[in-house]
Amino acid sequence: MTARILDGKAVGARLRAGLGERVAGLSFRPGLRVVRVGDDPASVVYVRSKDRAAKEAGFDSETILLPEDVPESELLATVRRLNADPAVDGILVQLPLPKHIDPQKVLEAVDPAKDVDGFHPVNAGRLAAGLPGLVPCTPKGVMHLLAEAGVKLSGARAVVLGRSAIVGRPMAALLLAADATVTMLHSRSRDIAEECRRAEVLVAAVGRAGIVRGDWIAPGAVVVDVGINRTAEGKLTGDVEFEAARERAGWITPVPGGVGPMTIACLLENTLEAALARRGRAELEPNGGVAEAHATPEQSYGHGPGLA
Ligand SMILES: NC(=O)C1=CN([C@@H]2O[C@H](COP(=O)(O)OP(=O)(O)OC[C@H]3O[C@@H](n4cnc5c(N)ncnc54)[C@H](OP(=O)(O)O)[C@@H]3O)[C@@H](O)[C@H]2O)C=CC1
Ligand SMILES: Nc1nc(=O)c2c([nH]1)NC[C@@H]1CN(c3ccc(C(=O)N[C@@H](CCC(=O)O)C(=O)O)cc3)C=[N+]21
Repeated sequence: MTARILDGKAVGARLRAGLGERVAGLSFRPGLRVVRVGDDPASVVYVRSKDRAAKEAGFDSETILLPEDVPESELLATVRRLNADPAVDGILVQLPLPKHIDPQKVLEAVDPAKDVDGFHPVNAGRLAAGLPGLVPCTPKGVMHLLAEAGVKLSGARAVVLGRSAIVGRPMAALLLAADATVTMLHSRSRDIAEECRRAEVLVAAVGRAGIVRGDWIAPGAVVVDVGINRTAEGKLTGDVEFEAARERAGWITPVPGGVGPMTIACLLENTLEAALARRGRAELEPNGGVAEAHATPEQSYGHGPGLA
């Protein structure tokens, strides 16, 4: 069996187009502010993509650039100014931050109602408790991809490799909210290969090229590769041995063109949700509102789960 490709570039573009239509129908432009400190090359690329996507969809987007040596107090003052600005609906402070700045302090300074990254402990706690809130963009994007493929998560064995606060933990919480049976694996886990072989849905978020071997994939499994690693030749590659895994999986995301573009689309989705919620026009939903598979036969991925 050769896996079908879960095309995050296409799904993300469709999601952004739909958001653009919704924004065009509003009497205001949802405001997004991305704060970038210093010139980390990857951050320069990502922040530019976010700004371009936001503007294309009709958002009021601005990037705030601060020098690498900006004092922590000044970054915190910038965040507070954005918290107080009524034109601002979403605030994102790009990570990583320089070593002299405590990232946790900065993330906790963001107004939870404008925390479109979903990284504030209030939003993380809400997600863990199954309450409405803003949900981190990357795992939310993964849920959209699983829905797109028509994957039935209820009762499914899902394995999440990685337990970071920005990917692995919220990913596991979203899968649990969708009634999957969730196993979390991390650097202290034993028998990782065997655990992965039991997965009907496998999400890899480690940051080590090819750590997930092709023979760890159960026949027909849905494989989502969050990892972004740069090879010696400068190419992007995921955490999964793609070619070998594709021979066994039912569905698989490529890198690039898989989860990455969904992260950006979900940032815009969160900004629209925050804008509507702040104005009392809509309620935030638990789990970002994407816990249910919503694929229909008309959609490009057809129907039915990718499970064998
Ligand atoms: N596509 C996208 O939009 C995004 C992609 N990424 C990418 O996803 C990857 C993960 O990011 P992030 O979660 O921030 O990374 P972190 O480094 O914060 O977390 C990595 C996780 O992997 C675990 N781990 C490390 N080594 C092993 C191992 N040998 N076996 C099992 N688990 C291991 C760690 O375990 P422990 O906790 O025990 O240390 C940790 O939980 C990176 O490649 C990153 O670039 C990240 C964000 C967005
Ligand atoms: N506060 C904060 N929020 C984040 O969401 C955040 C962050 N900091 N720091 C860095 C990580 C990483 N991240 C990505 C976004 C888009 C792609 C993406 O679009 N990737 C393209 C390729 C891009 C390229 O060619 O380099 C793809 O996978 O197809 C990847 C990774 C968001 N992050």
